[in-house]
Amino acid sequence: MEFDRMDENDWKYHGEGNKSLVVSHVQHCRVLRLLKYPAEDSENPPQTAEQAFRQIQNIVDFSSNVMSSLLGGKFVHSGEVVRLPLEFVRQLSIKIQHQRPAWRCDKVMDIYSGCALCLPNLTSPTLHQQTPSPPLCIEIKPKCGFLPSPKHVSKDIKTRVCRYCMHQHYKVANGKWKRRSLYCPLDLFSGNRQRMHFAIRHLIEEPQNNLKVFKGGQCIYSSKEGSDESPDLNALLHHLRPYFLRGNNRINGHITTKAVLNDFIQVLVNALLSASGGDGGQVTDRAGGGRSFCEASLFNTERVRHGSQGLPTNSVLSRILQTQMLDTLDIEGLYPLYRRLEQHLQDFPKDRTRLQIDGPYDQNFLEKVQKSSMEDDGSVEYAAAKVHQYRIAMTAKDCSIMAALVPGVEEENDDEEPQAFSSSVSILDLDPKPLDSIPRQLRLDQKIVSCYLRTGGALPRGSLPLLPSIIPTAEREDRTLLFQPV
Ligand SMILES: O=P(O)(O)O[C@@H]1[C@@H](OP(=O)(O)O)[C@H](OP(=O)(O)O)[C@H](O)[C@H](OP(=O)(O)O)[C@H]1OP(=O)(O)O
Ligand SMILES: Nc1ncnc2c1ncn2[C@@H]1O[C@H](COP(=O)(O)OP(=O)(O)OP(=O)(O)O)[C@@H](O)[C@H]1O
Repeated sequence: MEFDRMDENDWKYHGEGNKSLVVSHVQHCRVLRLLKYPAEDSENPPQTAEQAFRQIQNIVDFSSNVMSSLLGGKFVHSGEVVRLPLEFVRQLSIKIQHQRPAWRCDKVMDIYSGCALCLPNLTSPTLHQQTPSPPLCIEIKPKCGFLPSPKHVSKDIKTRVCRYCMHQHYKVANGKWKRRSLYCPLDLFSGNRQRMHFAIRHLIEEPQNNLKVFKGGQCIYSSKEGSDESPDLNALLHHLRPYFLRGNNRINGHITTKAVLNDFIQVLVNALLSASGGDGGQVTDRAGGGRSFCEASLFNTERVRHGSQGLPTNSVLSRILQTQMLDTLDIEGLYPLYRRLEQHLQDFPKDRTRLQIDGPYDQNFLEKVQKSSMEDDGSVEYAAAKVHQYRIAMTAKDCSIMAALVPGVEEENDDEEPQAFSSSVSILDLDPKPLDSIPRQLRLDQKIVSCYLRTGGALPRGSLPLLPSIIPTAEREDRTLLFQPV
């Protein structure tokens, strides 16, 4: 691709998060990820072009030298920083503006630096042969999959109800989302197929910013923040149905909605559990006994006791969970170390570079983090290493998984057999979290917990997900059937 000769008509709006906006190439399997700034900074960019270039290079280095070693190179695509003509970026920004969701428009796309991150388009996997239907790509932002250790938390509730489930109450109380999601990350990270199935079913029911479904590179299912409307599950089923027509799903020539959803979820669970590197061994103790079940999850506790536990060692979920668990102290235990570090940096500002607070994210940084001694010797080096570990864990708690499901070619399939899929899994959004996100995390943690304790876990009327009206009455009779694992 020639980055000095770019045409905005070759690119289209693809999606965005809080910090970046993504456009995809109309022909090549590439995306450009551009930085975003608060709208009030639109006249005066908050950093120079060189600083923006450095910021993106830091993202690439952090992803390729730090996160890739922890999560597994197979899952991570770090991309490269590119310089783009400013006129192209300005025209692109004008072209895509009307497609941006209103709730993300408190920030504007960076049109000043001309820098972007170029990545493979993970919603359009490269195919080695023609497939009967386009690949399905499912993006999941799983969030934190374990409970903190009782040693470091001041409120017992944090050891019983997970951060995501408590945060849901806070988000609904503040109007960020209209309905609470019943998804619980601890179910997804359990490795127990029934619990995972249950978790994904709830993601589909109330996707918020935790689930998107793409078909042939187009987003076909997602939530709109603050909207009263539920996403169109009917439309999703319409898209999914042709993928699951084969096999013994049909009852009197008709494939039920329940069967389509069950098959879809089963294929997704298989992709998430598939191990890389040929090691499919089970992790037996994920987070120390009782730290893997959240009391707010609606999954039946009896079934948990009798179900098998553990994720295959090299599966994407296991690698993400292990990295999240570099947060050994919880924000409450970490905060005094952050204060020690902050005080030291105020007294010795030059040590910011020596302690690699803002990078470079090189091999040396990774070694510092991995070699950090377990005992607190009162040093600033110990505090810095713990803060680095915590920030890495924060990245792993905020990343997304993209699972690409590619339907097998017709000849490979017997009509009686279910449709075969091959899958590939990637991890995206592996940016380093800035140091000043730590005090913000502590404040947010306190707000979330006090909101949960104040409301006693109760929610305003109508804030639970609705039973999807698309499910025919006969299929709705026993709602639990819908959640039945296959
Ligand atoms: O703190 P959290 O758990 O709410 O996570 C933030 C996310 O909110 P979520 O709860 O997933 O809706 C938030 O996502 P949304 O903007 O809500 O889609 C961002 O991912 C934010 O990261 P950053 O500041 O953009 O680097 C995330 O902030 P960090 O805490 O990871 O910095
Ligand atoms: N390599 C990629 N291929 C395809 N789609 C991508 C890719 N990278 C990002 N996207 C899409 O763009 C969206 C926004 O990207 P990303 O999550 O990296 O933004 P962000 O602003 O860093 O997010 P956050 O809100 O978590 O800070 C993603 O949710 C995903 O749908």
